Amino acid sequence: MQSETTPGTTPAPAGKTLPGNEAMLSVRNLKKVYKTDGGDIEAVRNLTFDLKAGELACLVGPSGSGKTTLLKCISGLMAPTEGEVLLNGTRVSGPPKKMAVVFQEYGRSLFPWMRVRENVELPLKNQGVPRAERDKLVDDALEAVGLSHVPQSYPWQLSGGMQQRVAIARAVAYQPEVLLMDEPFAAVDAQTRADLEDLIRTVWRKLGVTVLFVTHDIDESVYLGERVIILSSSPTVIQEDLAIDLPDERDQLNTRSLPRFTELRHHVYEQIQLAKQGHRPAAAVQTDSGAGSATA
Ligand SMILES: Nc1ncnc2c1ncn2[C@@H]1O[C@H](COP(=O)(O)OP(=O)(O)OP(=O)(O)O)[C@@H](O)[C@H]1O
Repeated sequence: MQSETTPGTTPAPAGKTLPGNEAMLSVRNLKKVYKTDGGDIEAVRNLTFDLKAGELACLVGPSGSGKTTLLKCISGLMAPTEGEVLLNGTRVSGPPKKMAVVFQEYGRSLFPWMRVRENVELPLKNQGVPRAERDKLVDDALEAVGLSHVPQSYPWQLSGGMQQRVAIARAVAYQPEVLLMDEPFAAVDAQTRADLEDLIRTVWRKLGVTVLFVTHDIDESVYLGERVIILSSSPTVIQEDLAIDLPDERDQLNTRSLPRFTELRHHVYEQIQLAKQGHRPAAAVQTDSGAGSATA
C-alpha cells in the first residue's frame, strides 16, 4: 500500500494504520533529532504505522535511515523528540514488560560467564517468575530453537548461529507480546541465516507473537514478512508499506522460486534504490516543503 495524499491537505506520509482497538503497537508521528556538538541530526522525521496483534512485519531502508533509532524508541530505550509509541493503547515511556529485543551482536548480548540455560532464564528470574514455571519456559524455549542438547554449555563454546539461537530462546522464554529484532542474522553465514529465518517463522506462528524485524536484506524481508515497511532516506518517512501476498506456508526453495517472490523483491529493491537517490513520497514532499526544510 503506497502512502496517499489528499488534495488540499499536507498529511504526514503514513504506513498502514488501524482503528485504535485493533492496533497492538502504534507508532504515531514519531520524530527523533539527536543533539550533537556538531549540530542537530534529524534521524527520523515523521513515522506513523500500526502493527496488529500477531503480525510479522519487516522494516527495510537505506543505511542510516533510522531503523535502529526507531527500534530504540519503540522499545522505550530512548525517548522520541516528538510523537509517541503506544503498546495496547498505553504510551511507551520506558522498556515495556511485554516486549523483547534481539540485537545483531549476540556475542555482546549473552553473558559469557553464564551457561546457556542461565542466560535464557535470567530475564524470568529478574521478573520473579517462580522456579517451576521458569524451568518449563526455559525447556520449551530451548526446544523451540533446537538447543535442548546444550543447556550446560557456555555461549563461547557455541557457533555464532547457535549463540543467536540462545538469544532468540531468551526472548521466546520471556513470552513477549511484541518481539523486536534488529538485524539479528547479519553476522551469521548464509546457510545458518536461512535456518534462522525459518526458525523465526516457526516460532512466530507457534506463539502468535507480534514481530517487527529490521533487516538490510531485501530477499529476507520478503521471505519473512507479511508486510514490508520501506523507509525513505534520512530525514526518514515511510516510503511504502507493502503487503506481502505470498502463501503463508513458506520454504526456502519453493517460496523463493515463485514468480511473485521475484516481483516483490524487484519492487522492494527499486524502492530502496529510489530512496537512496533521495526520492520521497508525495506526502513527504508536501510535508517537507510545508516545514520549510530541504529534502534528502
Ligand atoms: N547516538 C547518536 N547520536 C547522534 N547521531 C546518531 C546517533 N545514533 C544514530 N545517529 C544518526 O542517526 C541517523 C540514523 O541512524 P540509525 O543507526 O538509526 O540508522 P540505521 O538505519 O539503523 O543505520 P544502519 O542501517 O547503517 O544500521 C544516522 O545519521 C546516524 O548517524
